[in-house]
Formats: sequence, structure tokens, C-alpha cells
Amino acid sequence: MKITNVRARVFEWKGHTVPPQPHFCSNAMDLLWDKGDSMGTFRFHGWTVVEVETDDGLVGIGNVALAPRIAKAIIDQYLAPLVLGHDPFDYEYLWQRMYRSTHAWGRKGVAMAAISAIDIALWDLMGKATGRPVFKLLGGRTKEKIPCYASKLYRTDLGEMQAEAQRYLDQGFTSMKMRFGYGPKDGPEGMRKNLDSVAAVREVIGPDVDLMLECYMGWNLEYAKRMLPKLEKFEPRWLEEPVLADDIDGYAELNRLTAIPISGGEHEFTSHGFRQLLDKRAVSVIQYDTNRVGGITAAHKINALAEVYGVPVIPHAGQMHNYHLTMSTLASPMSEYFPVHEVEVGNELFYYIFEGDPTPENGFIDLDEHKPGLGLSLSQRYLDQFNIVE
Ligand SMILES: O=C(O)C(=O)C[C@@H](O)CO
Ligand SMILES: [Mg+2]
Repeated sequence: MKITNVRARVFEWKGHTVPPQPHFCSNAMDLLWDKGDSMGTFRFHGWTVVEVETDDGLVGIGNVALAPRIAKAIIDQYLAPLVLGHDPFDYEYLWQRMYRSTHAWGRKGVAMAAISAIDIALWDLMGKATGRPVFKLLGGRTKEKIPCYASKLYRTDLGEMQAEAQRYLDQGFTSMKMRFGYGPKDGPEGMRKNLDSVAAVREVIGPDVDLMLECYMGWNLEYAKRMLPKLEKFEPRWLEEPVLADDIDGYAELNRLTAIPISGGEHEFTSHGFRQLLDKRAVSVIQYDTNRVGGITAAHKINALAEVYGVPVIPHAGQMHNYHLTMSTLASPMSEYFPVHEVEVGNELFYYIFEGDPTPENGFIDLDEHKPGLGLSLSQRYLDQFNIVE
């Protein structure tokens, strides 16, 4: 089997969006004096879809959500020529070819995300060629079903947050993630508001539901050190990305400081990046996203590393490219799940672009043993809501 064509298209949402409220989620821009559009660091309103075709008529589908037009340019100009004419089953060689030939300017960020998209498409192809779901090519089924946590609860009116938390309970979720709205520049009042929001959600969900807390890199080390002891009484399952992804020593210091596990990794790349996090005991939960970290080839290696370090892997975002990894390893006990919703920050866009992502039932998803590949296809339903860049 030989790769005959690589087609990268950007799907840019032009339909209705729900404008997020001020302070709906702390993020890295918050520490600047002119933070301007504070959503700048996480508005995912475009997605790159990659289709890799072979001479026997199969099409593998990959995707990447970071800097989609740049990812497309990297695929078109650099990566596609490296895989054309090759056998997708030579995935390790092709990964190394893409990684090594872009090493001077790639390694992390959008170049690795672009490599991830092609790699995911190669695994989809291997599944389709063998008639097996991707998880059966990795480690097979390690759990009857995958427990999921509901991930939204942006900071808004506390009554609304409580009603949202109650909805997740009613849907059968036993764990959920909420976002902080305030950080170092918001002073003691912001600190109090952060604590009030955790208290409000805890009040509704009670002590026996796992609650994850997301900072999205909107704090700094000093602020995180002051917040952690105040958060202990709420017994969060983890505190996520309190500081910038590059501050690995900061993560390690915080992780030593309290009993609250520190999580991170959705902005880290390849097994080299994760070896550093693990060696320094910087995170107690690993959260790579397969469509950034280096694709399924890299994520599978990180799962093996995490297993020997005894650190659970709970990938960012859920979605099919992550679910197959979670199903196939004991290192990964659970998945994130973004509830289907009108387009807001853009995490939801996956459901508007693809068909096939499973919907949780009572807080669990399952993967179909009989669907070859990733089990995704392009949806025709919302095509008129996208500007498609060929
Ligand atoms: O789900 C997460 O962990 C994220 O960081 C998503 C991001 O969009 C902020 O909510
Ligand atoms: Mg996160």
C-alpha cells in the first residue's frame, strides 16, 4: 500500500457563536497589563482536517486544532512530500522522517501538531486496511467502558454554575472540571471569587464526586502557592496548568507542596517533553492531546513511559484520537469529555466537523469493536457553516 495524496483543509467556523463572558477562564494573557482579547490563547474556531489517500482507495483522516492555517501550510509544504509514495504501515519511520526533517524549527508547537495530524491519519489507514479499530492495533481493550469527566463549567454567575453542575450529575457523570476566572492581577477579591466558585460547585456535587480545577496557565508560581492551601479543603482531584507550560520546575515545586495533584501536559510535546515532566515529578496527571503531542505514535510511547512512572494519563479533550489511546492502556483510567454545545471557545467544533465521536451514557463511552480505524467520518450536516480553505 502506498500513499498517493495528502489533502489538508482548514474548516473555519462562520456560524453562530456564544460570546464568553469576562473572566470566564483564566489564561496566560491575563498577566499582561494590556491583556486585550483575553480569549486570544484559546479560541479554537478553526480546525485542520487531513485526508491521506492510498493506491488501494483508502482514506485516513487526521486532524489538528492548533493554528490551523499554519498547520496546513506546514503539511502542504513540508510534510506531505515526506510521506508521499510510502507505506502507512511504516509509521515509525515516517514519524522520524517528519520529526527529524523539521527539527531545526519544529519539535514543539504547531509543527508537532501538524505531524500529529498526518500520524493520526496513518493510524486510521492502518485500522481501515486491517479492518480493526485503532485501539486493537495498540493494546486492545483494557476496560469495559471508558469513564469520562464532563469538562466545561466556565466561570459565570454562581447559580448558573451550580445548575450546570447539577445537569452533569443528572446525566450520570461522577466527575467534572470547572475553570477559575481570576488570577494574580485580580487581588484578594479575585482570590475570594475563585474560592467562592469552587465552594458553590462543591455544594451541589457533594463530597463524593471528583472535581478538577483548571487554571489554563493564568496564574503564576507565587499566586498558585497562596491558593493551593486554601483549596485543600475542597479535595480537588487535580489542579490543572497553574503556570506556563515551560515552567517545569514551577510545576515540580507545586506538586511537592500539597496533597493536591498538579496536572499538565496539554501544551507539551513528544516523549522527550514528557520524560522531563516525569523525571522531575512535575505532574501527577499527564494530559497530552494526541492531535498535538506527536500523534498516536508519540502518545503510545508516552503511555508506556507513564505506566512505569505510575502517573495516570488523562488526555486533553477526549475525542476519538484520544479515546483509542485511553482504551488501549491501563495507564489511562479516564477521558475528558467536552459536552456538545453551541460554539463557544471552539472545543465543541469537533462535533460539527466529524461524525462518529461517541456520546457518554451515564458518564461512560464505549468504542465499537467493529468500526475500522478511528471510526470518524466528515459530517455533511454543518458544511454550510464553515469557510473551507483548500
Ligand atoms: O479542557 C481543557 O483542559 C482545556 O484546557 C480546554 C481549554 O479550551 C480551556 O478550557
Ligand atoms: Mg486544560
